[in-house]
Amino acid sequence: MNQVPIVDFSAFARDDASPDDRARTAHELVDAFTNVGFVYLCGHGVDDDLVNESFNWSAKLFALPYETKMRAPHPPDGAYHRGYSGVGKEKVGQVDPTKQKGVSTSRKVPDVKESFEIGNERDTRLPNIWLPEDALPGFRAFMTRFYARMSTLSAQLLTALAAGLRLPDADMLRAAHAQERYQLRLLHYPPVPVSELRAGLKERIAAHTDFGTFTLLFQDSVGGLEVASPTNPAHFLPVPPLPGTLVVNVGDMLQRWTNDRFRSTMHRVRAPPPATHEPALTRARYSIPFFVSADDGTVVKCLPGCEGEGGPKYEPVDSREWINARLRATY
Ligand SMILES: O=C(O)CCC(=O)C(=O)O
Ligand SMILES: [Fe+2]
Repeated sequence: MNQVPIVDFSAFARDDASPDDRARTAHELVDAFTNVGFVYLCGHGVDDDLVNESFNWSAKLFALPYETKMRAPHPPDGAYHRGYSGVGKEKVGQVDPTKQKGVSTSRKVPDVKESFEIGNERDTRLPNIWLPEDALPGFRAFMTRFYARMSTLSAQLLTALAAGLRLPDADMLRAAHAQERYQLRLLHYPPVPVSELRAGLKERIAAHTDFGTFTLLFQDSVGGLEVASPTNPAHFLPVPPLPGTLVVNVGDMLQRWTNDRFRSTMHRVRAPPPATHEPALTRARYSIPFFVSADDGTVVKCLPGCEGEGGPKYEPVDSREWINARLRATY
């Protein structure tokens, strides 16, 4: 059974919703983040056409010859997360940056994926790395527009979360994300033998948590995304694509902010669910995560009202330092 709840977000995506509708939606979100750490959002207000168009651009980008894609190469420093990374370049895994373990063993099984990373066009600290315009005319303009649309939705979600958590300052979370230094990521998992994915000889993306505040994810119709079960973390539940929805999941920073009230849940991408006439090769998978994280210099510490009985469990942490340490471990 699918246990990732569906929340209708239209009360925050529209201007004319009643306070009661907003309160109910905020409460449902907080419930989902508390119990599962994952939620499907419908009524999110991002146009289907815009989403389809973004997948079309992604397909066009990855269909370009490797040499062309390498005209926007991701820099060797994992924390400069911009541009194109070819298959096998990045290995996502669960590495705690404060402990030097895990990398060497998990790197033995390659992640079969390629990616293109896009930041905020206004971010002068980590400028975007684009292909020359003539290599894919219109790509940059579209992605900049899509980034802005996702930023707007992210702000609405931050407002909803502040309401659901009953924070004394309703704007506090939004204010910590004023610079919108987010990360738009196009992902392509090329076809691989199903048997190799099932045998664990290859992976699409290994089990990990996301690093930031939360992640918005669009996935195509292929399937394979799985989330650790809330009741038995060794067991993973499928998160199949549901038309018209996007998936939102809690990241490490929001888990720390909420003092573990919200769960930054492990997730991974495996082979699509078994089919009766199973092909030898999986279909290619495309997905588009949008990683929302706090402004540089934000000190993430227990939010008012989240202290619980035992008080804050975590030392305050600078959000950028945490994310950079985790990004460097993946490269
Ligand atoms: O491809 C997906 O659906 C998941 C991607 C993901 O978890 C990530 O990039 O952090
Ligand atoms: Fe992820």
